[in-house]
Amino acid sequence: MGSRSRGAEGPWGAAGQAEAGLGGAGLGWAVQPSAVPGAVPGAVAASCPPVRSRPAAAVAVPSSMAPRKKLKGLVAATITPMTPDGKINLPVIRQYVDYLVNEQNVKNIFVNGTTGEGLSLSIQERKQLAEEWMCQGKDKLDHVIIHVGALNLPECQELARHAAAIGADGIAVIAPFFFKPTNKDELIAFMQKVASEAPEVPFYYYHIPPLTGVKIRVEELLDGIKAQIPTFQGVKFSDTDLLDLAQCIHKNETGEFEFLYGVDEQLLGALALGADGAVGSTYNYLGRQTNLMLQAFAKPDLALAQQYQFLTGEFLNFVIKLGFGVAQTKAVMTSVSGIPMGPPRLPLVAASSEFIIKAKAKLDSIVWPNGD
Ligand SMILES: CC(=O)N[C@H](C=O)[C@@H](O)[C@H](O)[C@H](O)CO
Ligand SMILES: CC(=O)C(=O)O
Repeated sequence: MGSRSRGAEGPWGAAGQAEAGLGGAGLGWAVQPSAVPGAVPGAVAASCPPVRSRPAAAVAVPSSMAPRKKLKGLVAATITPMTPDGKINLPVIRQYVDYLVNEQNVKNIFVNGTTGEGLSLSIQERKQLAEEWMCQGKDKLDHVIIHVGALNLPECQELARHAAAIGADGIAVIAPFFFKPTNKDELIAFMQKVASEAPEVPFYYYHIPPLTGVKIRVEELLDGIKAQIPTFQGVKFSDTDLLDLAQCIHKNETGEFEFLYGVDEQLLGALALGADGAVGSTYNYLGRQTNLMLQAFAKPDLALAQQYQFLTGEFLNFVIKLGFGVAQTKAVMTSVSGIPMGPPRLPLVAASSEFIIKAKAKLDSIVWPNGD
């Protein structure tokens, strides 16, 4: 996973783990979390031993200065698997990683975001999930970005420290959306306080105005941001405003930042403007075809790339009309991958069986170019 401290066995003592507040820390995998103080009651046990990584102090060269593999291509916004009674279902994650890598050719993930119901999870659950994804992704995934956004600063900071301690390749933050930042300075000040808790970890702003209601334009935000947030690495841009995206890319002449687009149904438009890659829910189950779209675009075979975008769009257009959100994404992923994603957590409610049948039939009816 890049050149970061990831996976390196270091002098990680129990004290260090306690400091970082590791969610499942020190559980080992034979111990049931229910037997451990502070564990999530009833959560299904992690199937992975705890991740260890070097403490920041042992890293000789700050990663922001060390050569780093640029994040490009597709990033799956992971779903949080849950048991039928609504607990996080950690053992499924091993199979989920293999499925993304082997069946979808997707080697980057974005954990605990919108699709992962990150804001509907407890801090403890978010840590346990982050640890499990890191551990299961070790030597299989290229980049693991952990979303650490929350409504209050201390929780964001705690999650940022935790993500750093387990060796995450990046962290991301949404704008707080109860009390909202009203201008770029307030938003940067908030993000700076989070990013500085993980001074070795690349930082991404997660721009998703349809959900946060925070509409501060990203091209404005970029001005001078690196001076205040030295780890600033880029933006997960989940908005349809392609003028704003284009101006961001225009300003990024040196290519120091990454712009990852988050509206899957119009990714080709963002690629044409120079987006580096994409983070999205559909790359969980349409990653293979979307990768073929990226390949066609790079060739360039625009007509072929358009065919892929038209077809993924045909599916999304169909399900959006039926009512499409994270609950439906969970159901589609279960049906396509065969991996049980379980129900969503309230206030989201499970997709209807009618939806599942119709969505599956639509997906099965699509004839991909070249018999793909
Ligand atoms: C609001 C939302 O969840 N957006 C996702 C990521 O940002 C996308 O991946 C969408 O799920 C996808 O574009 C389908 O509309
Ligand atoms: C879609 C996306 O990027 C997220 O789930 O956060």
